[in-house]
Amino acid sequence: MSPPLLAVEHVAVHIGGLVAIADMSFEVPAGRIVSLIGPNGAGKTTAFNVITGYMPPTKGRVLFEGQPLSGLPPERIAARGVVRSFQRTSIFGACTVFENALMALHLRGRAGVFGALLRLPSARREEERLRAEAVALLELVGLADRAGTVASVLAYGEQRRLGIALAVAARPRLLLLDEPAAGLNPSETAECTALIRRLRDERNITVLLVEHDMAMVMRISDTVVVLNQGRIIAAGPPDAVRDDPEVIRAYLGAVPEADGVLHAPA
Ligand SMILES: Nc1ncnc2c1ncn2[C@@H]1O[C@H](COP(=O)(O)OP(=O)(O)OP(=O)(O)O)[C@@H](O)[C@H]1O
Repeated sequence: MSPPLLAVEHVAVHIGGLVAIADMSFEVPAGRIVSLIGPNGAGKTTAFNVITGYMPPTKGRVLFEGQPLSGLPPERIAARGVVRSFQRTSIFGACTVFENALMALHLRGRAGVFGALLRLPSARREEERLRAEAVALLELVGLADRAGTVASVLAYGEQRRLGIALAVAARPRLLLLDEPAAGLNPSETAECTALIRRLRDERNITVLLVEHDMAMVMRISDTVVVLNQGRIIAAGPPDAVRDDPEVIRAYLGAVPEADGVLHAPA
């Protein structure tokens, strides 16, 4: 049997005297959407930092396709296909949407700056290929009609989708999304949800999500992993997790709203 795409094995993170993660183990199988949820301070961002190499675990290890990632710097981890999209997007506001996509693809491209400067035929062919890929990328995230727009004037939801496009340009096998729905209105959240499904279904990208919007999490996830005070207290399909008494206790103060979904306290 092949190993899961990502396996987090008994990871602990101590920062000074503080235990950010006490003991965390979970798996992300290929082709799934897995959400990591939990109250504020539960350790979700720390988990992302460890998986992507921004923070060393005090104990435990992270395996990608059965190979340990621990000790590798973030860029080597990204090169293996574990790519993170930050909550605050790293788009270039002064450039157009198309230029943003093209730049992100160039960062991954092979022709190199010298080839482009010398206008070698191979570099020109590569440039044409990347331009076509940029168009496809913008179609994927629903921004093809905004290609000529300067990124800084995009609506907030559009900027978030451009941020995801830039992460997708790095050809992730596993994409980690940090609160993609934060600050989005309901229709933007619906677009974002549809986009994440398309990433999986059309690009074969496995997704690990940290998200506070529980309605979105319950709708989109194959598996929900619940962290509380640095420990996993539940993991499973959304319905099972939602009804788990310990999860309900962790979210105490949360009110089930009209949609019947548990909402995390603000
Ligand atoms: N660099 C750091 N220095 C000190 N403490 C930290 C650091 N990073 C995280 N922590 C602490 O570790 C714990 C877990 O934090 P983390 O940011 O991972 O939680 P979170 O679940 O992402 O919370 P939120 O939902 O509010 O983003 C918290 O108590 C936090 O204060």
